[in-house]
Formats: sequence, structure tokens, C-alpha cells
Amino acid sequence: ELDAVIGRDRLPTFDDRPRLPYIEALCKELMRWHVVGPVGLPRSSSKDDVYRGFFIPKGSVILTNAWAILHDPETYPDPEEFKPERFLDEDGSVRDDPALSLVFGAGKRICPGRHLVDATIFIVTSSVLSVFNVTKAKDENGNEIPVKAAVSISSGTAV
Ligand code: HEM
Repeated sequence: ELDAVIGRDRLPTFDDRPRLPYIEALCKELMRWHVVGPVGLPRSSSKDDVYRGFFIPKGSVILTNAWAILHDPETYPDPEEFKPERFLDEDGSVRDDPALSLVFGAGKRICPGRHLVDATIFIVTSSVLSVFNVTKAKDENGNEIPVKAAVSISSGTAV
């Protein structure tokens, strides 16, 4: 797609974005697949409430389970698989998905950096893929080394 739309003599720009539906879908899948903050930041209920028959006492800690929502197999078949195509319609156009914004929280404290993140992911992803072939590393026998997603703690920070 990048070669067809942009050619090989320049890098992508933001003006190219509407003409790069596969890259757009790739960016969406990047956000969905391994949600950076799986349960966002906690909220506290300011008064007693009832939601769908569940009593929620004042002072309860409430988490938004963005991971569960964005890995619901009914909405995202094979949710653990990285499949950008899931965000493309049959005619190749990009499918909008309002649930993706949950990656950045919800309500009046939603992440104000989300537009910067969105723009950065697009320009970095499209630029890297324009100039590099990204493949799996190979072991000494020439076999591909499987990539495993992992989270670890370094200096008290999850990386
Ligand atoms: C992948 C990158 C990022 C993710 C996944 C992310 C996610 C989040 C989440 C889940 C929250 C909590 C929202 C809520 O309470 O509902 C948040 C808050 C916030 N984020 Fe981000 N964020 C990212 C990058 C950034 C960047 C680049 C900036 C600034 C340039 C930023 C600035 C903030 C600030 C200031 C808040 C606090 C907002 C408030 O409490 O009113 N974030 N972010």
C-alpha cells in the first residue's frame, strides 16, 4: 500500500493518511491488541447508585476494563491475534470503532495526549514501514524466532 500510494522517493506525510486505509487499520489494531493501560485509572463513586440491578455503594473503586471490551470475541474474533484487517470493511474502507477510545480512559478526565499519540503512531509506523522490511529475527539455524509479547518491571515501571 505504501509503495503504491506514496512511491519510493519520499516519506509519508499526514496528508497521505486518508489514502492509507491499511496503515490506518494497523494503527487501530496496535492500540487494541495490547492495551497499554488495560483498566485505565480508577474512579470513586460519589454516591450510592444502582446499575443494571447491581448496587454500587458510595466510595466504591470503579475500573474501566478496556482490555475485556477490546478483547470481546463477539466483536473482535480471535482477539489475541494481531489482525489489522478486522478494521477494514469489504470495500477496503476503514471501519470506525468508538470503543477504541477506551484505551485513553473515558469521561472528562480522558487522556488529553490521545491526539498526539494517534498522530505519532501513524507517522512512525508508516515511516518505518516505508524504508524497512520488518521481519522476525532468525536463530543460528536460520529458523525464525517467535515474537512473544511480555511485560516486565524495571526500576518500578512496567515496560
Ligand atoms: C499510548 C500512549 C498513551 C496512553 C495509552 C494514555 C492513556 C491514558 C489514560 C488511560 C489516562 C487516564 C484517563 C482517565 O482517567 O479516564 C490518561 C490520562 C492522561 N494522559 Fe495519557 N496516555 C498516553 C499518552 C499520553 C501523552 C503523550 C500525553 C501528553 C502529551 C498524555 C497526557 C495525559 C494526561 C495529562 C492525563 C491526565 C488527564 C486528567 O486526569 O485530567 N498521555 N492517559
